[in-house]
Amino acid sequence: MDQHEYYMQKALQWADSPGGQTEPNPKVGALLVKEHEIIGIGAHLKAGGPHAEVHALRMAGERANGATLYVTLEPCSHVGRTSPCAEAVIQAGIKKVVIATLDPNPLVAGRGVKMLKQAGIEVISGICEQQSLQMNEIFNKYITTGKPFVTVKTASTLDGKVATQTGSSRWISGPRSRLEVHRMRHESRAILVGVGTVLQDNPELTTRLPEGGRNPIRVILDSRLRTPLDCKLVTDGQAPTWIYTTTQAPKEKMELLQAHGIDVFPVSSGPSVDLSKMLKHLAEQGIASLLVEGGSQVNGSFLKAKEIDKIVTFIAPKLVGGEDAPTSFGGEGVMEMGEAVLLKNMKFRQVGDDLRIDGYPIWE
Ligand SMILES: Nc1c(/N=C/[C@@H](O)[C@H](O)[C@H](O)COP(=O)(O)O)[nH]c(=O)[nH]c1=O
Ligand SMILES: [Zn+2]
Repeated sequence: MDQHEYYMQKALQWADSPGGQTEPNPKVGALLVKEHEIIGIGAHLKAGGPHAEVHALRMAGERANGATLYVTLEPCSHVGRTSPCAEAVIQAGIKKVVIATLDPNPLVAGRGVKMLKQAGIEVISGICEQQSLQMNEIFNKYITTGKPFVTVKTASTLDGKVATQTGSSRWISGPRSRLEVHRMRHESRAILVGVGTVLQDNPELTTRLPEGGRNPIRVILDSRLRTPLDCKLVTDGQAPTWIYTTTQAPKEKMELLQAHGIDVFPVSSGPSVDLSKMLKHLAEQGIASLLVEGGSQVNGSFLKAKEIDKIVTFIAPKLVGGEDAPTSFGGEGVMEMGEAVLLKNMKFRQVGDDLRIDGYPIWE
């Protein structure tokens, strides 16, 4: 590993530490180095807050003059909610900037680099680029498509069932897996279930980690507003609950739910909710990541709509059988095996007694 990679790895570690806090902004880390000494370090913590470079420059103060900046994302050149970092880097007298990835936002890509070079600063980019792109897979999807990054999480038995034929599902995966799921919830801005799951499990969809955690916005896909007024998602007040429905849903039920403080969005005429319209609406609310926890029908509809970016599956060493027991992906399904959705970049990891499998559907 050469010197650039050595320091960029540290910048990447800092970038990743705030987890999902920065959404809908990307995770960014910055490191200032002078005569082989780290004199400033920074991470972007929250949308609207100072950018990583600003934190590092503040820490270095006067010593920043003549230093090298390692930053995981091209310094911004546009005046967003904070002033442009490229200008701050130039003012501070930085002599060299090492970048992992250029800004994926087509409106500003390369502008920051141009400003730095015009000010006589040496710029090197592409260092640990793949690792930085992977770290910001959520932001990159959000900023380039105007839709959230969708992760479908399923927990199934070895024979692929998410419940027994009577609907019993507690629990399939073990405590270690369920802990990982709560960590995924902590890092997601929104979590979605179908009304079938609400009726079956009466879920809370809150983040219950030993150390506590941030509750995602809870989204229910419910085309005809069958969500019960006395379910936890409507009555527990633990986090906002949004229901996406159709214009055919009964108006009086919509008013009753709104009277309970529930936001109801009729985004399409129906019979089912148009997922693409729902996702665009979520992104317009600043939601960059959506964790879909099913159930089977909803997962099947996301598969059919090709609106899944990542699958995270926990497979438990259990068998339940039963041809009526629901599987992870219900819905219409494909007719021929040749139409199967292929997955790439597979990762396998044992979690307690379960096997966790991550993969990315190939749509193009
Ligand atoms: N049955 C299981 C799951 N079940 C997932 C959903 O069907 C549940 O309704 C939802 O996670 C419940 O949310 P809660 O009320 O906040 O706990 N998910 C898992 O990872 N393992 C399982 O064994
Ligand atoms: Zn910036």
